[in-house]
Amino acid sequence: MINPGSFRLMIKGWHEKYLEILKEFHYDRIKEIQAANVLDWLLEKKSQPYSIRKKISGKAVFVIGAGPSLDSAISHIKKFKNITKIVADGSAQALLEHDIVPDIIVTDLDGDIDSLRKASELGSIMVVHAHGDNIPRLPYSTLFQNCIGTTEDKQVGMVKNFGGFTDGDRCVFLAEHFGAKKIILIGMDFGTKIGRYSKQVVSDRSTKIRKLEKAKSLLEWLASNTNAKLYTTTYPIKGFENMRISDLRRIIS
Ligand SMILES: Nc1ncnc2c1ncn2[C@@H]1O[C@H](COP(=O)(O)OP(=O)(O)OP(=O)(O)O)[C@@H](O)[C@H]1O
Ligand SMILES: Nc1nc2c(c(=O)[nH]1)N=C(CO)CN2
Ligand SMILES: [Mg+2]
Repeated sequence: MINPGSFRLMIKGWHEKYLEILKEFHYDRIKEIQAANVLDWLLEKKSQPYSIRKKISGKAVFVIGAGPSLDSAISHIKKFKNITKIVADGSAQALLEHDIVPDIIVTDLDGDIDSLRKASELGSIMVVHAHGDNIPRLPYSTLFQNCIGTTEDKQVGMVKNFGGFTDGDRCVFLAEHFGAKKIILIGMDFGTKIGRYSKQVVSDRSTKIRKLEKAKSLLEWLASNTNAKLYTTTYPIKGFENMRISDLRRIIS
């Protein structure tokens, strides 16, 4: 059966959430819009999100973040060759080191570009996010074979808005947008301990932690606005069912 969520244009209420983000993190909206326009200009007009829909609609999917629990989760992830893996930025490197190719990578290009490029060559679909602070890095998107863009602001051409803020929560918003039946979080620990595959900028630690708090609150908001079944294998998130990572097989069946 087709999940009606897969045809929804934009999650209702996102714009208000976005305005809150701009205020809380002191982002300049003009720069956000400029970034979306630059990315649209860089992307090939022929890339389309159809291949993403095919990988997600009606399925159980993993969303893989770069929290501290990722290391111990990898041996479990590896057992599921045919499950769609939507991977947040730095986590892609961890998976590639264990010969797991992400299906979809959600990135704002602030991590290791070589890993992203390698994943793209191996077939990963890249979902590149444009924001006011990554404009100089956006040209890296031209290295990728299959790539679409995202923005938190108004959609423009090839640059879509599926909702979400950090790479990790944007993976969940993407999965929800394209009608996933079940979304299972792995390595999405949140809290104050930053995972080793996440961008390590010690001077900006407090912003990173505030971003993680915001990401978690956005997921709790999403949980109250979706029909998808949501699970977490790490710490509790309101609206997500807690599960053990050793129970993956039972949950996806
Ligand atoms: N404890 C954690 N440490 C690191 N990442 C986490 C944690 N818990 C959840 N995540 C998710 O994993 C994602 C991947 O992290 P990564 O640092 O590679 O991306 P990022 O969002 O671009 O970081 P930043 O917001 O600092 O630019 C994060 O976006 C976040 O949503
Ligand atoms: N302007 C701006 N926007 C963002 C930023 C950021 O650092 N600056 N980071 C994000 C996810 O980490 C998402 N959006
Ligand atoms: Mg990133």
